[in-house]
Amino acid sequence: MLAIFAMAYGLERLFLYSFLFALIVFIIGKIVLKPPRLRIPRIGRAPNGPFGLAKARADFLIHGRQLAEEGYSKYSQSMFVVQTADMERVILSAKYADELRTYPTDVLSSVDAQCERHLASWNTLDVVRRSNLHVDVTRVQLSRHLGRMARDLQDEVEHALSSELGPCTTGIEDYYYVAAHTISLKVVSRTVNRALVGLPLCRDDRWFETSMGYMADAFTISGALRPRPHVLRYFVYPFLGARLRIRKHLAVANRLLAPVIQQRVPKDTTHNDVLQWMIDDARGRDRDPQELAHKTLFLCLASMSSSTMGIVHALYDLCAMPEFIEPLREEIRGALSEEGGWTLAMIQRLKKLDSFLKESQRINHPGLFSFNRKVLKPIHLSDGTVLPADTFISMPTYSIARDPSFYDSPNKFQPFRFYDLRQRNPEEANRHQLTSTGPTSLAFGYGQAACPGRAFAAVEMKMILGHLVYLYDFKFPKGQTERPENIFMDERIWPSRVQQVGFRLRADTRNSLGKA
Ligand code: HEM
Repeated sequence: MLAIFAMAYGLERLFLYSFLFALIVFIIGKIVLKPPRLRIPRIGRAPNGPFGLAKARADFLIHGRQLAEEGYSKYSQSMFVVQTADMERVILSAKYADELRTYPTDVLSSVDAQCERHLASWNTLDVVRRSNLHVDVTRVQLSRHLGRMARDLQDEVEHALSSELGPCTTGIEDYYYVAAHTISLKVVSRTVNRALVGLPLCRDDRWFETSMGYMADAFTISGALRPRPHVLRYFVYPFLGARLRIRKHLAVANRLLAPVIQQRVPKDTTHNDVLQWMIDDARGRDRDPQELAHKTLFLCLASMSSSTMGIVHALYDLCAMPEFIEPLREEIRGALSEEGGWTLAMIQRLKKLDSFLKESQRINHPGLFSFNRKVLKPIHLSDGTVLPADTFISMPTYSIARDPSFYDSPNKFQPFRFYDLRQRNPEEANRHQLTSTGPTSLAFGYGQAACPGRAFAAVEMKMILGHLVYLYDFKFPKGQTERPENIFMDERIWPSRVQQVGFRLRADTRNSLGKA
């Protein structure tokens, strides 16, 4: 104000002094008031010196697993800092999980961490910043309506299996071999889309291609830009084909969804899907069909790839340990005869299948870290450590899941580990379900921002794997007994995408397919 006043009256000297004074205050402020650097041990290369950041990022990209394991073996009771392929992260012991889960989002933000990790402003995923509608609807409405939705999911799973595994026949050796990942992605995507947008759109090939394409191109953009220094991203981005494709996916989604949204009336109970509940609950900008289409595409991305990985891992585990197929089939047969069909109550009876999926997820974690958060205001931990604003934190999920102090014989696959725990301690049964989260069970995250879709994911995955177990025989190609190694890159862990699995319709149940 003083400077403006001085200019207006031609008092150049006063302006100059005010400017210099402001500059000095700014510089002193930057130096003196600079937040203290966290003094905690580092694992791996420090991002210092010429090209130091690029080298440290490249190191983590290739050796992320080793670095995470080294850090955990030394500091499982405290914390360490590591330069990941995106940002520098403070990796915290599980002992901090309970105190951290209580911080509000203006202190500890999952959305900020998510957007910065996935470079959301480059690939349009920053739609999640504009409102919480998609999260609220997923957490509340989708979970609440699972009972009504079970019938639709069964119908879609059976439709998807008969289209994708159509060439399957019954017979002694006529297995139909396909890449398990490809088939699982298609079946999961169809099932998820039924829950998100309902019939008939979920079976429209244009919607199907768009939802899959949006997911692939969003990840392509963040994958291509993440390793580059910030300035270089501006030069690389215009040359990415995925940049144009993602705009096209948004336009197609909008073209397909806009008439559906306009036709639907709020609170129309004939539609049992996420789109309808978003229409019902939308306020302000969320009422715009374009915004709803964008949020629906985001939900496709959030739900499809992680559920697919869960199914693929479980299939590989069953092919490698076929002795566990029959106990699961037995459980399904029993639940079907008790409940008379694939209802929610029937799915809830599948406790062995639930345990199998949880154990498969424990051994084949979706990533090295989870509970990724950005600290927005300084946090004083109970042991006196202060996490300054702008720190990125994570929990070492992969290592926690293999820690012998949390799991007996942690490297041994025990399919009914969680089933046994549920039977032994009925009062603690809720802690050992697929959907349960806790400081030592972080695959779905933890706290307020834990995966809002996990209740749906559990039903959807049990519906799909349950149908595969009940209706099909499946196995690895002749001679293969071991499951393929998982692929570790950066902090991500994937199942093989090329592994072939042979499927054959079972003679005694084949008539139930498509006759729901
Ligand atoms: C096996 C399947 C799945 C896994 C392993 C998984 C895992 C996760 C994890 C780890 C997070 C971050 C949680 C945190 O930081 O505490 C998350 C967030 C999220 N998940 Fe899932 N998820 C799965 C399926 C789904 C499904 C089926 C949906 C939707 C129907 C969904 C929707 C979301 C959304 C919207 C978020 C963001 C939440 C927010 O920003 O607050 N997920 N998920």
